[in-house]
Amino acid sequence: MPASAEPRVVLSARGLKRDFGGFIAVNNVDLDVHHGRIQALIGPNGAGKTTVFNLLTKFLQPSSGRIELLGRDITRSPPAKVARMGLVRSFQISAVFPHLSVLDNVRVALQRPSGLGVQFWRSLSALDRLTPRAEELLRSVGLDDARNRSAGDLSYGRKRVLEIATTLALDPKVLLLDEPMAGMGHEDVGMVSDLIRSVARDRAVLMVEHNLTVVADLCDWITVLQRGEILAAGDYQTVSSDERVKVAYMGTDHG
Ligand SMILES: Nc1ncnc2c1ncn2[C@@H]1O[C@H](COP(=O)(O)OP(=O)(O)OP(=O)(O)O)[C@@H](O)[C@H]1O
Repeated sequence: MPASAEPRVVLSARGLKRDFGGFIAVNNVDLDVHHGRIQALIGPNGAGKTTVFNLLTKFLQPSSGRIELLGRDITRSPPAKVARMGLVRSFQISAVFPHLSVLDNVRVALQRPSGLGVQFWRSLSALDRLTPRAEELLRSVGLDDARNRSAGDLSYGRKRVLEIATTLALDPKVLLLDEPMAGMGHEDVGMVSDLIRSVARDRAVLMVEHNLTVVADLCDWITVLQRGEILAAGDYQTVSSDERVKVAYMGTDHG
């Protein structure tokens, strides 16, 4: 993105609230997610990060508030419609089919945007048409050398890369990543960070991440949640030097 260009807001929430039978898990959350940026949602356990993700992707209905995707009100839209509009959430490794080859995992994912639905038994020629695009996607994420291997045989980090590739098959405008580095060693973190940087060049990325070293290294903008409310927002330097943020994290360390 050129330095002079105003970052474009592609996903925006205002006054987001979710009440679970009297317990307010998310309250008055305003969030702007920008094209070309990597943004993080952080906060102590139970802060409401997953609930915010569920609200944005419409897995949960907000009790109040408004959500816009690409300028359109999606507050009452069903999750499938929101996904078709370009807001895609990456689930953890369970989304990969271990007995299928790496290539077939991507070909199956590619069936979805073409409107075929996930039907494994679609004619082979229909799947074959998707092979060039699948190969291109595998090249772009650095998995082309593993195309014929069973997905289940990949290293943990490369499974994660494959899983992200299957979400890229949907050509998202906004990619929501749920703890992309969970359970990873140092080397894998580097590989997945590189991939996230490259996918964020022409889309927006919002991630929940507990590893603050990763957040510091990767994220342009960080929103800190505590007890369902926004405690602070800004770049890493800004939020990490905020006294309230320090207390929130120390509180969980000692609590
Ligand atoms: N379906 C539900 N019914 C009742 N309470 C819920 C429900 N889902 C979440 N909560 C509560 O809402 C609060 C926020 O939960 P949430 O999972 O969003 O936090 P989180 O920040 O993602 O936490 P973690 O980092 O531990 O995953 C918690 O107190 C949780 O117990």
